[in-house]
Amino acid sequence: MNKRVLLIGLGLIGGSIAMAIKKEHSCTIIGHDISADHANLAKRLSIIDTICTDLQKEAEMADLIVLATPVEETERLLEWFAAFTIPPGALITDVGSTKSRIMEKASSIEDKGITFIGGHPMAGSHKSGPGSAKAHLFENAFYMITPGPETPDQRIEELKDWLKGTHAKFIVMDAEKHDLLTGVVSHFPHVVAASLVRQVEHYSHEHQQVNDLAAGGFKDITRIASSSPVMWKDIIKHNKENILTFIDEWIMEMECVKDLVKSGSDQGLHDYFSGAKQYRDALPIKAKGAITSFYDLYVDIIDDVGVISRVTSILAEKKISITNIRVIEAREDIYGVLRVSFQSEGDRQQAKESLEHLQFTTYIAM
Ligand SMILES: NC(=O)c1ccc[n+]([C@@H]2O[C@H](COP(=O)([O-])OP(=O)(O)OC[C@H]3O[C@@H](n4cnc5c(N)ncnc54)[C@H](O)[C@@H]3O)[C@@H](O)[C@H]2O)c1
Ligand SMILES: O=C(O)C(=O)C[C@]1(C(=O)O)C=C[C@@H](O)C=C1
Repeated sequence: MNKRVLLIGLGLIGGSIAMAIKKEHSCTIIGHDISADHANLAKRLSIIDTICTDLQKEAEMADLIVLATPVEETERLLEWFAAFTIPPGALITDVGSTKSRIMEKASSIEDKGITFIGGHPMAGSHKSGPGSAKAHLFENAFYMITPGPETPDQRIEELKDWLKGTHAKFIVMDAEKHDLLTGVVSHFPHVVAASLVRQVEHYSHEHQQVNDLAAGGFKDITRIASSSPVMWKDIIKHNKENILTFIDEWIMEMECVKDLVKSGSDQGLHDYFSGAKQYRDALPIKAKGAITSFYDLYVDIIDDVGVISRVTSILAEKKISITNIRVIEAREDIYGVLRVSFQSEGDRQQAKESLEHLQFTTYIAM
């Protein structure tokens, strides 16, 4: 008989998980969302098979339940689940960005013989909703799994099997360590990104031009500030103690930077930036969820209709995959520059040769 998957929260992550499950399992996915628009769109996009009409009934019949809501909602749902008669064979998992409070809450349903295994795919986007879901969102990303102290290994393997269509790399970790590590690489940087945007916003009240000048660098460092405020409010509340520590440490770091700036020391400033560059450049680039590829090629483009598609067609003909492409805003009186990113140095070199052969001017900037 077809297995039944109940998916609660049909947004970016829930939708992407459903698509990945569908790739590998013939099952029926029943979707529930508090937003009727999200539920209807998920159905129209065939992310789910049916919209849930009776949550308790579906929960009591499901083989797998995936909670893909903001983390405070996930906690509430777990409390509510404690009242249901979920069969012991069923598996419940979530995708929330924090784990300690969720695992604590889950222990009350585990006492009733229900297996809950925490999950967190370390890939995503600043976009929300089922319209942004993609089956390959988690490919090559790390997928953290936080089992309870009593969870049998065989149940962890079962969860990995359900999720094999994500093509993610699973790592098992305890919830406290999870929250510390994701706190420093994901949650706290989000606070910093939002604070940088707020700082520019304050300046813009007096100097409107600042909005036009906020170009590539600012956009790169603050992209994540465009993510869902509901999701991030919950994450920060859940990881409060770690975030408070990171804020204190950051203030100390800023005090050191302040001293360096005051001193005007060439050596000191150079070493500070060089240390950061060396560490960042050495981070793994192959895995999604870490730092994306650095293999950028800059291509001069005249402001001519169709020039971007010409560049991409040349690369497609040579079967060179592009990981990112972006026009770098140029002044009106000069040529624009296209930044094309590749997965490897080999791809970049091949692209350079192919484009130069057809009279494009290219640069590699370190
Ligand atoms: N966005 C990312 O980059 C990312 C990456 C990994 C994990 N996560 C985690 O995944 C979860 C979902 O995030 P998302 O990016 O998919 O957000 P999203 O806003 O795209 O989707 C969340 C969905 O949950 C629904 N929802 C909210 N409360 C609900 C409730 N009580 N019952 C049913 N549905 C409810 C919303 O209507 C929405 O459709 C969050 O816990 C987040 O921390 C997000
Ligand atoms: O790429 C992004 O937009 C993200 O913010 C993804 C990101 C991250 O910080 O890397 C955000 C939160 C999730 O829990 C996991 C991944």
